[in-house]
Order: sequence, then structure tokens, then C-alpha cells
Amino acid sequence: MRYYPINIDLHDQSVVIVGGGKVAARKANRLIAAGARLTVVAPILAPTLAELAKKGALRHLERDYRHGDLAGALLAFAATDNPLLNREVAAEAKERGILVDVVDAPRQSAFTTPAVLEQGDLLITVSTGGASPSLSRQIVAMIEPLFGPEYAEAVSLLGTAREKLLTEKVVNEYNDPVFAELAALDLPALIKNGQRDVIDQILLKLSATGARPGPDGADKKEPS
Ligand SMILES: C[C@@]1(CC(=O)O)C2=NC(=C\c3[nH]c(c(CCC(=O)O)c3CC(=O)O)Cc3[nH]c(c(CC(=O)O)c3CCC(=O)O)/C=C3\N/C(=C\2)[C@@H](CCC(=O)O)[C@]3(C)CC(=O)O)/[C@H]1CCC(=O)O
Ligand SMILES: NC(=O)c1ccc[n+]([C@@H]2O[C@H](COP(=O)([O-])OP(=O)(O)OC[C@H]3O[C@@H](n4cnc5c(N)ncnc54)[C@H](O)[C@@H]3O)[C@@H](O)[C@H]2O)c1
Repeated sequence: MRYYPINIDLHDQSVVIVGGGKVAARKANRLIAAGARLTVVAPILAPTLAELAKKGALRHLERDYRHGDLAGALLAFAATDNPLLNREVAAEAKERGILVDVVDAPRQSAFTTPAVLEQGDLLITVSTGGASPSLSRQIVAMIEPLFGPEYAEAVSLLGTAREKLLTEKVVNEYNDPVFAELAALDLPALIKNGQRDVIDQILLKLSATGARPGPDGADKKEPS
């Protein structure tokens, strides 16, 4: 496996993009949606970025990049149209132990960004190991019709049900099949078809199940 996939919680984390063009704008939108504290270093910003700066959604350092601009960042993006400068940014990131995406040089990057399909908390990401970003994008377009907004609602329902079972500390071997059974019910299809009554019955049955303690009530596992 060339890349190891993870999901990073960027809420309130500092991220720096060097460069303010079209590519920077694409990365910035998702970073802001993920709650990052974003700084963009660039003498000139693309219109969408300028708009975000005006709204206070990002901090704009309106000048050329200087060594030191990455201080305190968790992640960095080298996204200028100058390959040599992008490598300088990558070098500073390495010095500081900051993970960097060099947008014109995947081999010099510590990470790359995938194409994304998002429905609420459902996140499907596609990577080609840098081989073909266009194919990643096309694959998302291919599967998009299969995962409509009903998936956002289903994931939210499943999450609430699971949290309820876990916080009520009724987690034991018995709940594993309950979670598996719930996930297998095809809630998205029920939601899409408007079968609310069936969903209500399932949830009712679930809360009855949830109220039932484990075999002796003693061997309760912590959530995993
Ligand atoms: C998926 C997506 C996510 C995103 O950007 O967030 C993404 N690129 C997207 C679009 C796109 N990128 C490019 C084109 C023009 C057509 C073409 O060249 O194919 C288009 C198409 C378009 O714009 O429609 C050109 C390009 N991209 C890279 C290079 C440098 C190189 O390969 O050396 C060059 C050549 C630059 C040049 O030569 O000028 C590099 C990377 N692009 C990646 C991700 C990472 C690998 C992802 C993977 O493994 O699949 C990686 C390695 C680094 C990174 O960017 O993280 C996003 C689509 C999502 C969306 O829009 O929904
Ligand atoms: N990874 C990807 O998805 C992808 C896609 C297309 C292109 N690219 C590559 O990314 C590069 C950037 O593409 P773009 O379309 O965003 O370019 P662009 O021309 O729209 O933007 C370049 C930005 O870099 C800034 N910049 C230039 N010198 C700077 C400096 N010294 N300090 C700080 N900022 C500086 C400019 O002000 C501008 O905001 C391209 O050269 C291309 O190789 C990557």
C-alpha cells in the first residue's frame, strides 16, 4: 500500500497553505469545512479565497512566502505555481516535522488529498496514489448517485442508536449482533422510500433491547 488512509480531526488545528490560486482554493474550501484554523500566504488570492478572507474564514498573509511561515502548523500545503518555491516549503515542513502536501510533486509529499463524496458523517474517499486525480474525481461522480442524502440520515440514526447503547453501558457480546443487524437493515432504502413506520418500529425494538442488561450485568466492555 503506497499511502495509509486516516481521517484527521482538524477542528481548531492550524493549517497553512502557501499559494492562493485555484488549487489552493479547492484545498481551502474543504479545510474550512473541516474546522481548521487556516492561514493562506500569497501575494495574490483567487477570487473565492479573497471572499473567504473577507468573511474572516481564513487569515491572509498578503506577501511572498518566508521561511518560518509554517511555525505551529499541523499540516501544510505547498500550492504555488513555482516548483522550486514549493520544494522550499516542503523543506521547512520536514525540518519542523509538519506533514506537507506538495501539490505539484506527490513524491515529495507526506500526504495527498483524495477525491471526496460526503453525505453527513458518511465520507467516501478515492485515491489513485497520485496516478490520476481525474480518475479519482470520475469515480466519485460514478458512485455519487448511489449515495444520496438518505445515507446522511441513516448514518446519523445509526450513530445515535449506537451511542445510546454504549452510554447506557449495555455493551457486551450480545450487542455486536445488534449493531451488525442494524447496519444490515438497509435503513437508507427505508428512509428513501419514506417507510418511517418501519424505522420507528426498529428503533422501538432497539430501545427495548438496549434496556436489557448483559447476562449477569457484570462483564460490560468499554466502547471500542
Ligand atoms: C482528487 C483531487 C482532490 C483535491 O484536489 O482536493 C486531487 N486533484 C484533483 C483534481 C485535479 N488535479 C489535476 C487535474 C488536471 C488534470 C490532470 O492532470 O489529471 C485535476 C482535475 C480537475 O481539476 O478537474 C492536476 C494535478 N494533480 C496533481 C498534479 C501533480 C502531479 O501529479 O505531479 C497535477 C498535475 C499538475 C500540472 O502538471 O500542472 C496532484 C495531486 N492531485 C491530487 C488530488 C492528489 C492525488 C489524488 C489521487 O491519488 O488520485 C495529488 C497527488 C496531490 C494533491 O493535490 O493532494 C482533485 C479532484 C477532486 C474534485 O475536484 O472533486
Ligand atoms: N494537486 C492538484 O490538484 C493540482 C491541480 C492542478 C495544478 N496543480 C499544480 O499546482 C500549481 C498551482 O496551481 P494553481 O492553478 O493553483 O496556480 P495559480 O497560478 O492559480 O496560483 C498560484 C498562486 O501561487 C501564489 N504565489 C506565487 N509566488 C508566491 C510566493 N513567493 N509566495 C506565496 N505565494 C506565491 C500566487 O500568488 C498564486 O496565488 C500548478 O503549478 C500545478 O503544477 C496541482
